[in-house]
Amino acid sequence: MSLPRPGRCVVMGVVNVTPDSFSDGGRYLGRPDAVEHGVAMFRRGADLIDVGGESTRPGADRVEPAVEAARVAPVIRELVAAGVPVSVDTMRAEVAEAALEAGASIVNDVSGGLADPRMASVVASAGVPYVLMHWRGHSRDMDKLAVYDDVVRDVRDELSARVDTALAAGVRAEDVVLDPGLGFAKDATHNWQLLQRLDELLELGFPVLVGASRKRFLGTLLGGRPPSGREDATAAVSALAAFSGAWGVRVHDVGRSLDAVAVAGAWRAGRG
Ligand SMILES: Nc1nc2ncc(COP(=O)(O)O)nc2c(=O)[nH]1
Repeated sequence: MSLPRPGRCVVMGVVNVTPDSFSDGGRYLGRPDAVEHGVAMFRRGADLIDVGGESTRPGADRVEPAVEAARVAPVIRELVAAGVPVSVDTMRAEVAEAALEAGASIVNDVSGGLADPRMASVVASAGVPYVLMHWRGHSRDMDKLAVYDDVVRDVRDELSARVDTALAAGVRAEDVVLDPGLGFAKDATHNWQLLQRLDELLELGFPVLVGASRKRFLGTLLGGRPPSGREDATAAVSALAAFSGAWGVRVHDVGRSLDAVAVAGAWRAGRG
C-alpha cells in the first residue's frame, strides 16, 4: 500500500487498545469497542485508523510484546475486514509483524526505529509506509531527555539519521513519513517551536505527520484544560498544520479535524 494522498491533509483517527493511554485510556480496551470506534471514525471520513496497544504516555509501564500484539492484531483484522485502512502504532518488530499479518498497511513507530533494530527490515520486507517519529527514550525517562541546543535543528538532524538507517535497511524513500514527536522528550516550548518551524522539517523532503491531539501542551496553553477540553485547540493545530503543508494529522476527534483541514485547504486554494 502506498501512502494515502487524498488531495488534502490526511486525517488519521486514533484507537488506543490500552487501559492507560493519557486521553482515552480504557475506553477501547475491549475489541468490540475498539472496532466499533475505528469503523465509526472511518465512516465519519478518517483516511486511516491508527491502532496502538501500548500506552506511550510519560511514565507509562511497558507491556509484554505478546500482550501488545494480542491487543492490536484482532482489532486490526476486524477493521481491515470492514474495509478500514489501518496503521499499527508500535515500536516492536514482532508486534508490527503480527499487525501486518492481520492486514495493517502502515507501520507507525514512535521510536523511529531506535527501540527495535529489526523494525526497519520488517517494514522493508513488507514494502509498506513507515512513520518515523522523533523519540529519545521510553516513557519513564522522557522528561530527562528533553534537552536541546536548538530543538528544531536537533530533531531534524536526529530524524535524518533515522531515515538513513531505514533506507539502509531497504525501506523505500517514498514510504518514509516523518513526525516531530510532540510531547516525546519535549516540553511545551519545544512543541510550539517544532510547530512554528514545521517548514524546516518539511525541507527534508518527506511527508510530515503531526500528532498534537489532546496533548498536555495544549492544556497548559489553555490554563490547565483537561484532555476532554482540548479538542478545539487540536482542531486549530490541524488547520494550521494542513495550511503549513503537513501530510497528515493524528487525532482522536476526526470530525473536528476533517472540518479544520477542509477550511485550511479552501483558504490555501482560494476556493471551496
Ligand atoms: N506518529 C505518532 N504516533 C503517536 N502515538 C502515540 C502518541 C501519544 O498520544 P496518544 O496516547 O493520544 O495516542 N502520539 C503520537 C504522535 O504524536 N505521533
